[in-house]
Amino acid sequence: MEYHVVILAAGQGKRMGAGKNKMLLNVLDAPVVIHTLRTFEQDTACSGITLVINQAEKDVFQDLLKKFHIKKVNQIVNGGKERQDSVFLGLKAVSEEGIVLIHDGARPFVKKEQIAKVVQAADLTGAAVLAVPVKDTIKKVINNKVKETIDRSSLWAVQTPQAFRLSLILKAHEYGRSINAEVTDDASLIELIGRDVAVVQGDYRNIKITTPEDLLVAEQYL
Ligand SMILES: Nc1ccn([C@@H]2O[C@H](COP(=O)(O)OP(=O)(O)OP(=O)(O)O)[C@@H](O)[C@H]2O)c(=O)n1
Ligand SMILES: C[C@](O)(CO)[C@H](O)COP(=O)(O)O
Repeated sequence: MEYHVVILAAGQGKRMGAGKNKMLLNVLDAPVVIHTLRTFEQDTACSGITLVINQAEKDVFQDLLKKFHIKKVNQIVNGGKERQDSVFLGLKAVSEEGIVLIHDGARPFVKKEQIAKVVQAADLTGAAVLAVPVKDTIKKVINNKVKETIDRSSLWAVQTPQAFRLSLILKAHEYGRSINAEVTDDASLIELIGRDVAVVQGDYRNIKITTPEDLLVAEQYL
């Protein structure tokens, strides 16, 4: 099943504390964003890539695409203040109806087998996410004191790519903007419009590179 992917790379990487966009940090032979792009470049089911970046880093990203022979990026879009804004701007630039994936550039470890599963689920239901059951005990903490222990039997840690029918996710984003909803993932907007989101078991190694410790495992996971 063919799909288009919107890859998000317009953040600042503040929690990484590297003083630069973590997308541009090198892991093994290439920057983080190139490892992510390579997966989709090499996936024959991927029909094209919309890359969302900081306008100020356009030349840097264009040089990287050339250096690493990434040919499937058919448009580069300037992102927004928040991740949600960047996603909306990326989605608005996607022309062909069908299955669209929204993927964090900071998740370079996703494998094409996982991608195929979430695409198939979205083709059936309209919206699907990769996720893994949480392994830790989760507690609600306020002022450094435990308020509540959450029953973890139904808690899952949600990842990306998240997969949607384009018309559905665009409608959900537009609704979210109309009520000033602030969400940290795109499936939340589908939930807001009352539609189901299918959950596909992912891989614990599909982590999001967020803080310096995440780089320590990156070489093993690639
Ligand atoms: N305005 C934003 C914010 C984030 N992202 C992207 O969304 C993904 C997930 O966001 P996150 O891990 O939070 O990245 P940053 O926002 O860069 O990290 P931080 O919050 O530590 O600054 C990343 O690939 C990031 O580049 C984006 O495209 N536009
Ligand atoms: C979309 C996401 O990766 C799902 O877990 C996560 O919500 C992104 O959060 P961030 O704070 O924007 O990195």
